[in-house]
Amino acid sequence: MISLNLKKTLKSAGGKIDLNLQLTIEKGQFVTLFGESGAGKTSTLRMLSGLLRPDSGTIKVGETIWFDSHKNIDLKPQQRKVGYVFQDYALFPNMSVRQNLEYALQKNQDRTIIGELLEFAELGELEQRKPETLSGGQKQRVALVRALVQRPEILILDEPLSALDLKMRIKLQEYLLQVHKKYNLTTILVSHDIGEIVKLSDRVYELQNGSVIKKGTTTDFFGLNKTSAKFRFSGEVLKIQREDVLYVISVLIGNDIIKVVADRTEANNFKIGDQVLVASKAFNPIIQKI
Ligand SMILES: Nc1ncnc2c1ncn2[C@@H]1O[C@H](COP(=O)(O)OP(=O)(O)OP(=O)(O)O)[C@@H](O)[C@H]1O
Repeated sequence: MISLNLKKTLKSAGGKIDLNLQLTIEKGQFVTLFGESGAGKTSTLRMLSGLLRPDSGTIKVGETIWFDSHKNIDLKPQQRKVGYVFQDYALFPNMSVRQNLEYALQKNQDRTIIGELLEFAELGELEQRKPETLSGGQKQRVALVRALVQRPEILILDEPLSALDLKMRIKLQEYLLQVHKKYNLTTILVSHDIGEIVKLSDRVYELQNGSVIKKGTTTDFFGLNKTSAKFRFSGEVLKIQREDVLYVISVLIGNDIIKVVADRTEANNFKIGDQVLVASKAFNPIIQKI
């Protein structure tokens, strides 16, 4: 169990945000922090991993206290069992794939983990290559397994796939799920991609202005239990067009645009940019705000 009780005054372009966050995450869960830009998601993860000091509060992981402002406990980042994967890979450009992983080894750590991870991520043939010669997906696989070298208990994924194209994202999502299970991790993801969140995570916490404003199982959070559907996709409303008495709502799903017919009352529920689910039982798609 991870228990976070964090207070921190953050400085945003528009003024101050008082982050005040209580969060409990069960061991072994895959959870997502969701919410608009500037809500405090990355700051929360940086506080958990020891990269940003809370003004006050506590961080407890299992029976160990990682941070307690009253007791003056503040474990260094390297003492916290956290693997961190960033959107921009953060690999060392002058080191080969293998060297990037070896650099993460702790003193006296058994080196066999490097071979195991290279094999797991299918990077064996690329181990002597420098990052600049790799594709985005390959670089992110290196960054992902590098985060596992020190056998973390918690894996933090801060928008890890947002720089990748759709095909690569789908492939990497599979890796993330495999890694989560194989290494018995508690995984915390930041993502804006609803399809990705639904596919990967057990629970979702929505942050706004530094507080949790909504939480639940992924199914409840996105209202997925409200429609029993044969298929269901998530996407973004691109256009709402009136055609005679009906409206046509264009929804971007992956690289496709799907058009859904709605009446005026239904169409009034949506605006451009809304995240929506498009579901169908047979031939009549149902469109629902999320
Ligand atoms: N070290 C810091 N000290 C004070 N304020 C900070 C610090 N780091 C970030 N902030 C501010 O905190 C606010 C929240 O930033 P944060 O990166 O946590 O948001 P986010 O929810 O992850 O957003 P995004 O989705 O855009 O990454 C921002 O306005 C940012 O400028």
